[in-house]
Amino acid sequence: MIALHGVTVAVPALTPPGTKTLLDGVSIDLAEHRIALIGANGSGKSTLLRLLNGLIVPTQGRVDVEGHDTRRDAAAVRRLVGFTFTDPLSQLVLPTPLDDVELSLRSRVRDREARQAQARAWLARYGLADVAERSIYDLSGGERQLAALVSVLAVQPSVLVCDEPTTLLDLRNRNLVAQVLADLPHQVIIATHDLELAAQSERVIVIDAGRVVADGDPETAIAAYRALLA
Ligand SMILES: Nc1ncnc2c1ncn2[C@@H]1O[C@H](COP(=O)(O)OP(=O)(O)OP(=O)(O)O)[C@@H](O)[C@H]1O
Repeated sequence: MIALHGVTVAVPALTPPGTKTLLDGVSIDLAEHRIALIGANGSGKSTLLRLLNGLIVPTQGRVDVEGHDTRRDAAAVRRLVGFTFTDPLSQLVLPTPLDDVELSLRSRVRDREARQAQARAWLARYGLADVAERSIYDLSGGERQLAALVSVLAVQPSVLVCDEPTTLLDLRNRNLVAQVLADLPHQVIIATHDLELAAQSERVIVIDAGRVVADGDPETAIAAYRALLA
């Protein structure tokens, strides 16, 4: 389980009081299998997600991932929590999906041939066998999003954190990625503006100005969010 204990994230600011608070004293346990964070632009969703795999650490408070403090035990946390960015091109750093998935497998599979075979198998499992060796720039948005997801899944994390996984996709690719996420055995925590996607979660958390302002079943939390924006 992931637990945030009194987490504040503040950054330096040029204007008084000299700091900007991005998250403000957030304490929550994230235990459910499917959790969505929703909230207006700039409310703090991505900041909260980045805390979960130690990409950033709290200014105050603590984040524990299965008992590992993200500040003290970053390597263990990164193995447990996979992270995908909104734009898969910030994540796919090598020329082809095959290269990227192989890179993910490098520490786990020493033999190059075995590694390549496993990378192909991972890509095939998500319908990407035919594009394994295509330039990532020649993939569709959906294929790119899936390739980025597969390169994270190949590390075999127990939790998958996705920052706006469907935002850049057309409806068909959005549905494809939503279905892949729904079928994963992992705990999946997403931030999204896609309220239909959020509604498929067990729990929806509404963030506003760095605080949790609603938290519960999708119907109630989404209604609270609509009221907030009205
Ligand atoms: N490193 C940083 N330095 C200064 N300000 C930052 C930093 N990171 C985020 N912010 C600011 O913190 C606020 C919250 O950002 P965050 O990306 O967490 O919001 P969000 O809810 O994910 O927004 P969106 O829906 O637009 O993606 C924004 O005002 C953003 O500009």
